[in-house]
Amino acid sequence: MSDKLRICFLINPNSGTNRRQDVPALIAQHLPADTVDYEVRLTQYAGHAVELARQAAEDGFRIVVAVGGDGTVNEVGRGLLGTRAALGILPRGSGNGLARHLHVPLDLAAAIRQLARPTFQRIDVGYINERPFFCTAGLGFDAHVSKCFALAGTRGLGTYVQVALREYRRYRPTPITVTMQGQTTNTDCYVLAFANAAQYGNNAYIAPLADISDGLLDLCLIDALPLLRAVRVSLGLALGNLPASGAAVYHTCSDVQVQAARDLGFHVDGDYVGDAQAFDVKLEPLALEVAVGVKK
Ligand SMILES: Nc1ncnc2c1ncn2[C@@H]1O[C@H](COP(=O)(O)OP(=O)(O)OP(=O)(O)O)[C@@H](O)[C@H]1O
Repeated sequence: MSDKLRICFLINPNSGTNRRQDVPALIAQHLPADTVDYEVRLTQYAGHAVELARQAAEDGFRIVVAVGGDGTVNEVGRGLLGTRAALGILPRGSGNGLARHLHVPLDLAAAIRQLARPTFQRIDVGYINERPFFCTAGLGFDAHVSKCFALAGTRGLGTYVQVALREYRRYRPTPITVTMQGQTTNTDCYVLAFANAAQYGNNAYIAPLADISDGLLDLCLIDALPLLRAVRVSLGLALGNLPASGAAVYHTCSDVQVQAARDLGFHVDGDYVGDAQAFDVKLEPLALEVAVGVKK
């Protein structure tokens, strides 16, 4: 058996805004053939990457690379849970939250070269109603915007901002009860974010202090969003100082239950999942291995 590093690339051909990029050609050009054996497999439908990732792990690949955005990363990560393969990322989405958090280069050639000399690290995995997430999950306005964004027809930051501004005028908070560490609080939910990583993507820092391997989720609650506060939240997201701005309330915990007064939308890693009234959110420490960075 060859002792070359075995890497399987799973490409979501529908991800990102730059679909003309020839990723297989870039991989062939930038992976050293003397030390790496690789295969490229394409996803054919939403959800396919979960099965492909599990199969690639069974086939004995050491690294299984999600080539796409956070939705594809989520599917590949889910497929790899409980296996011996590590998740790699070639960031090709519009937000690339987990890739940015893990300092994966956004330049694909550089990211491919890094995969040839990987460092392995374990990260925590969050669950919302049994559904794994690696970057962020959330209830309220951000989930609602994800739902509308998915229906928008075009992708990218510009569309996202347009959708968010349009929906901001209509969206109203939902009363919720939050239980954590034995304490129950009644509040309103405009946004309740559960952050494993620091950002949503596009360097929008919802929880800049989040540490992806500390065994804790950073909760960020925004109970209402009048105009002045919306400006402070937007600046806080962009500048990475939302906690210090006072426009949101933060907690850390590994286990939280939320009961909403009416159906409330939720997302995992930026993809809208559905509506529910009861949410059970947990963290499994260090449950996924990722391949990042350059071996020193
Ligand atoms: N072959 C396919 N056809 C249709 N949909 C697919 C296919 N493969 C994957 N998908 C779905 O496409 C969705 C969006 O992909 P992804 O999140 O990777 O890209 P993106 O939305 O452009 O990036 P970002 O999440 O960074 O904005 C994923 O949730 C996945 O389920």
